Amino acid sequence: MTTKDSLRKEIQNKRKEMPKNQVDILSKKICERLIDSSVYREARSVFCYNSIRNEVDLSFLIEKAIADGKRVSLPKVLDKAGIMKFYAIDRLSGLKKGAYGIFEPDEKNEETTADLILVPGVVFSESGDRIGQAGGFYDRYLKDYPIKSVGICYDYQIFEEIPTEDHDVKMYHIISEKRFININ
Ligand SMILES: Nc1nc2c(c(=O)[nH]1)N(C=O)[C@@H](CNc1ccc(C(=O)N[C@@H](CCC(=O)O)C(=O)O)cc1)CN2
Ligand SMILES: Nc1ncnc2c1ncn2[C@@H]1O[C@H](COP(=O)(O)OP(=O)(O)OP(=O)(O)O)[C@@H](O)[C@H]1O
Repeated sequence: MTTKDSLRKEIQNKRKEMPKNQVDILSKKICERLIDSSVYREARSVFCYNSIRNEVDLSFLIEKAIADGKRVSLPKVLDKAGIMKFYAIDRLSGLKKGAYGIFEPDEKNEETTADLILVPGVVFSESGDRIGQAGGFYDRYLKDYPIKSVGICYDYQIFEEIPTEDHDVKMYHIISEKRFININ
């Protein structure tokens, strides 16, 4: 195993062990901090994600963004080889279970563009690096479509430095329940 793989495994395991009420409390805090930020206020169309397995749950922010009249979209995996696209939603209900057991929008929904993307991840660094679920989905997507990104995580997922590869795409910001990091 590479150091990247073992760090990913270690933090995935730590996240698996979080009690549900801690996930809920910290997720709400992170959503509220984001909603208070100029990054959120200035965005008109936001790419979000629908959380799985103790990832930071964005439901609170998604509901608020829809109520605020922002366009909200979620990813749908089109090919497990690392291809996803984003489709607009107007509510969180009515999604369908897709690849990896994630509830996703229908491909018939409008395929969208955005000015902000909220990116899930397993490990982040203070300089904007990110380790995800090992599918290369976000790296591939952001390479072709570079927009303002916020890495979303619990504070224990942020390290000073992490191993990277050439194809890894850096975040513009990283947010946790404790920190809002702006990467230059
Ligand atoms: N909530 C959420 N949605 C997302 C992502 C994500 O990280 N989180 N993605 C970010 O890329 C894309 C989906 N990529 C994913 C890739 C692997 C696994 C995963 O659970 N892998 C298992 C192995 C399961 C299997 O091979 O069938 C694992 O790591 O244990 C999940 C999502 C798009 N949607
Ligand atoms: N832009 C790219 N073009 C081709 N292959 C890529 C690209 N980005 C990543 N990959 C490949 O995808 C695989 C997974 O990459 P990596 O471990 O960086 O994923 P990750 O960032 O953890 O995953 P994700 O973005 O899905 O959460 C690797 O085999 C990598 O070579």
